[in-house]
Amino acid sequence: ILPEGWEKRVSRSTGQHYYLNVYTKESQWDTPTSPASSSHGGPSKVQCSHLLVKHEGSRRPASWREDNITRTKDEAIEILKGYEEKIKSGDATLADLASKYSDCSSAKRGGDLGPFTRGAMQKPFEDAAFALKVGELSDIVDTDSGVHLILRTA
Ligand SMILES: N=C(N)NCCC[C@H](NC(=O)[C@@H]1CCC/C1=C\[C@H](COP(=O)(O)O)NC(=O)[C@@H](N)Cc1ccccc1)C(N)=O
Repeated sequence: ILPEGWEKRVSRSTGQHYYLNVYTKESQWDTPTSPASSSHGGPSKVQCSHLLVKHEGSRRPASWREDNITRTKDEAIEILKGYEEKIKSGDATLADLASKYSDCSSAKRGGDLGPFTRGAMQKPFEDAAFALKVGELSDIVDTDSGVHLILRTA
């Protein structure tokens, strides 16, 4: 039997079976293995800026700012919390802080990563980015690169 929220249909053009999400009316060829989500699948592409603070456990503990990054992960989180406060209080923008302090080469572009689809970024980054509304700032996101603040811009 099918998980909750799916209906089996037959394609008039090909005679093939497909599955219809009864909530969103989205259809798929693959047999669903989990209940249909009632919210639309979200955007297929987002544009984000981010501020990355690397630490000694980062997969590449170096950046344009520092040849050898030795701060601990806890220190990196504290630093990022400080930036988060400044952004939330309106004292600074993510772009300002990213251009000065981000350990990612996107610092040169105010942290802008350009538009991207799922599959481009590390999973924790992707999941956080695709859950944001346009204009929304993420919580602190942890990836193999370090710790990030993400702002969805489009
Ligand atoms: N637009 C893309 N598809 N570019 C490839 C992204 C690869 C992807 N990167 C990440 O997931 C993290 C989150 C965002 C940045 C990032 C990591 C690193 C910094 O960390 P490190 O790799 O030293 O550990 N910065 C980058 O990759 C930069 N080229 C991102 C960028 C910079 C300028 C313009 C566009 C994109 C991954 N799958 O590893």
